[in-house]
Amino acid sequence: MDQAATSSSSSSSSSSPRRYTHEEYKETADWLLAHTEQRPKVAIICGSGLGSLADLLEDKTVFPYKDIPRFPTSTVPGHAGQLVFGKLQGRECVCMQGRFHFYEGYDIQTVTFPVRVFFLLGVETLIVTNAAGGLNDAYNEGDIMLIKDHINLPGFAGQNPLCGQNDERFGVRFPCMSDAYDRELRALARQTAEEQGCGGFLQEGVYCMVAGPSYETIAECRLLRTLGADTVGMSTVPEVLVARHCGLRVLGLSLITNMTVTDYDSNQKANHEEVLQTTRNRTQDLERFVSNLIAKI
Ligand SMILES: O=P(O)(O)O[C@H]1O[C@H](CO)[C@@H](O)[C@H]1O
Ligand SMILES: Nc1nc2[nH]cnc2c(=O)[nH]1
Repeated sequence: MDQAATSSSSSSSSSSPRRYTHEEYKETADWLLAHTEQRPKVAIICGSGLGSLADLLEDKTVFPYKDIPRFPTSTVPGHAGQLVFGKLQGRECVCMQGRFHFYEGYDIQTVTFPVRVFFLLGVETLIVTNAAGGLNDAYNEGDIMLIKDHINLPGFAGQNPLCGQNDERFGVRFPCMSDAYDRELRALARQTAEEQGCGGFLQEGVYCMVAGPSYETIAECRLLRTLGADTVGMSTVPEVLVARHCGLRVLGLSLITNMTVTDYDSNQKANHEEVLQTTRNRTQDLERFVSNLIAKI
């Protein structure tokens, strides 16, 4: 294989935006493996206000991000900033209590850094959760949406974490994304939601990523709806791209924390406090749903 396709050198140039080498991801993974005996097969990324999922883990080992070599830090309210290893329903899991967003000023490779570390830890399944605005008017605040597909708007503008030199040790140059959100896992999630009394507020649809941090204008919400999006948020898609590139199975969940404003006569205004309040209202349902789902994966 030629050097351009597989380079592990740490040098980078303006035409090569990949920030981390395979060795750098591996150093972080090896550091974690040396500091915990847990060998998780499932990783969970907690969205805004959804970090309490990590509190459910038993036999926990907790690493503040600032202590992990090369890990970025969380700057957003509702994202605690620690990596938690432990058991959920007897299954070993690793949980990001706080994610990284492009709008925090991180480049898109930094946003997704933990996902390749998870891959090198031996993780096989990634569960991504997020708080999102509802665009589909059949949805209600508090609904949980299984993500069946996404629209990568920053990607349309060149912000894709897979840009730059491709390292075949992670995956192929041109990864398929038509099967990004695992069909079997979605079926399992639907069944679990019914069993756990969450079926009445379960939706399935398309998540659109915008860069943020400003919320959408009315015209933008109308546009996104026309594009086929059911929810909108500022995360998740880069993580999913990197996870699928290296062959992880992905399940995505959006909690509809607010309905977006599409009417010029409305007095509603999107705000992060409302987002966090809705997550608090749904915490118990979500925890029950996700932990019972993990037991079946
Ligand atoms: O996607 P998560 O991290 O859940 O957070 C969502 O909520 C925040 C805005 O309220 C944004 O960060 C948006 O992406
Ligand atoms: N972009 C965006 N992100 C969100 N996260 C939670 N709610 C929203 C929203 O309405 N818009």
